[in-house]
Amino acid sequence: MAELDVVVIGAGVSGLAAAAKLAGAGLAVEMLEARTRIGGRIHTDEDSGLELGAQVVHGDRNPIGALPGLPALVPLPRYAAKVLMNGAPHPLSALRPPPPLLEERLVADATGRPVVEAAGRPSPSGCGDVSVAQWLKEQTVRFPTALEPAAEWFRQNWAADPEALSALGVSAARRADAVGQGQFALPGGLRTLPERLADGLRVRLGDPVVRLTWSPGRVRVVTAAGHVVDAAAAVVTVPPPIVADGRLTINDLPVRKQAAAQELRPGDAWCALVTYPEPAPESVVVFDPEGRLGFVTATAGRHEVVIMAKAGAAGWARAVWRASAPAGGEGEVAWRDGPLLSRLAEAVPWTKGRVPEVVKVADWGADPWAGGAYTYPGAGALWAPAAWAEPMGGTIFFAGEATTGLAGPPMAHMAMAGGERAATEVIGALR
Ligand SMILES: Cc1cc2nc3c(=O)[nH]c(=O)nc-3n(C[C@H](O)[C@H](O)[C@H](O)COP(=O)(O)OP(=O)(O)OC[C@H]3O[C@@H](n4cnc5c(N)ncnc54)[C@H](O)[C@@H]3O)c2cc1C
Repeated sequence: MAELDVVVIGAGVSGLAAAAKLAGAGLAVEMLEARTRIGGRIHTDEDSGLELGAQVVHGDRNPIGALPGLPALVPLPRYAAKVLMNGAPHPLSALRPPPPLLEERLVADATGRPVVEAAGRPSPSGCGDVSVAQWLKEQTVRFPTALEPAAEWFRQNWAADPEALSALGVSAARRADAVGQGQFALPGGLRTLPERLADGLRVRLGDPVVRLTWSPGRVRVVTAAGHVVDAAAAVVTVPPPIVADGRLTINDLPVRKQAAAQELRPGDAWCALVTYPEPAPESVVVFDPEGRLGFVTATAGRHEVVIMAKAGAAGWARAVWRASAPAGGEGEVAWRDGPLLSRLAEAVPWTKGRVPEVVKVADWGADPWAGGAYTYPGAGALWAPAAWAEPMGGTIFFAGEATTGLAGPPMAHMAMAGGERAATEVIGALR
């Protein structure tokens, strides 16, 4: 008989939530993590306490706020919402109709459509699973100049091109989310969340799992360093591209699951924390509608400016960064000039002519253990999250934010919910 009950692969919040629940039910659990830290796509910068991955806790009813042992959530300050136009920031309302209003309209518009039916199988024509690009085209017939900024808004919020994004999926995920209003920070940074979940758990760090073999009731997991773990069940929480690309092999993976793993590729994201000697004079979020910087955030009194570029903007920022960074590329280097800094100076004019002290970059699109930011609802692929989540033979269980589907947006609280769901399935199977 296997010594261990469950091996959990991946120590992001989904794996940690699963392991915490399994251990709480009295099962013997071991976690295996490729990185040398826990938290996965939650990555708080040690020096500044700012976030290089997940940025905020969304909503005053977010279950993260109710977790025992965590400090109380702190509301973020009010940020002025601006858009970068003609080389300077303007109020976001200068875009007509404002993109947030279009997103609200999309959420309301898809309400009457047969979401559940469409989600369960590839949708027949006329059921509403059009791309966001198609939906936007219909909406902006009378305001053609609104189309491109609105498309870029969706790119930045969903880390996906509107052509690939399902209108039905966006609408259903937004409507299913019951987290309430507002944006919040965790004192000590979001890393406090994985740290709290990991309390008392056994996690082996810095050693990726490369092979999982199984037969009903038995699993064997082998890591890159040759560490072998036997257990009665496994919970796989790694992002699906890790499996789709063969970096973690699983025997007898059904064709439908292989296809789901191919579909569930997170969108691109590139993040930079740029630290100036001077503090920001105001709290502002600037949207770049031309596909370069994504969102730029500065907080009054803080020295760091955060660039969060997704989809095509991530590609632009990455290319410019790689061309201008010294050999070795990433980490702490000063920028003296170049297109990134000049675009930044247009978005937040107080930085013009100033030299950053430190720049830190998190390139999620190039991250080998994430493969991107988060999984978006794909047009024509709404079946994939449920297929990826299906257990195999009462022995292998799947979690991670890619299993969220239409139950909510691809965020940390949904990743945790997926982990808890998988843990419940394991407990049911092992009893
Ligand atoms: C730029 C960005 C901004 C975001 N903004 C927000 C936000 O504001 N609010 C919010 O709630 N969410 C946000 N998110 C989403 C949120 O971070 C994720 O939904 C959540 O962290 C996913 O958790 P997870 O455990 O499913 O996946 P991950 O955190 O990716 O965990 C999976 C783990 O598996 C590990 N792993 C991979 N391969 C192997 C292997 N072969 N062997 C062992 N381990 C392996 C990885 O290293 C990782 O630690 C953002 C994400 C990004 C990238």
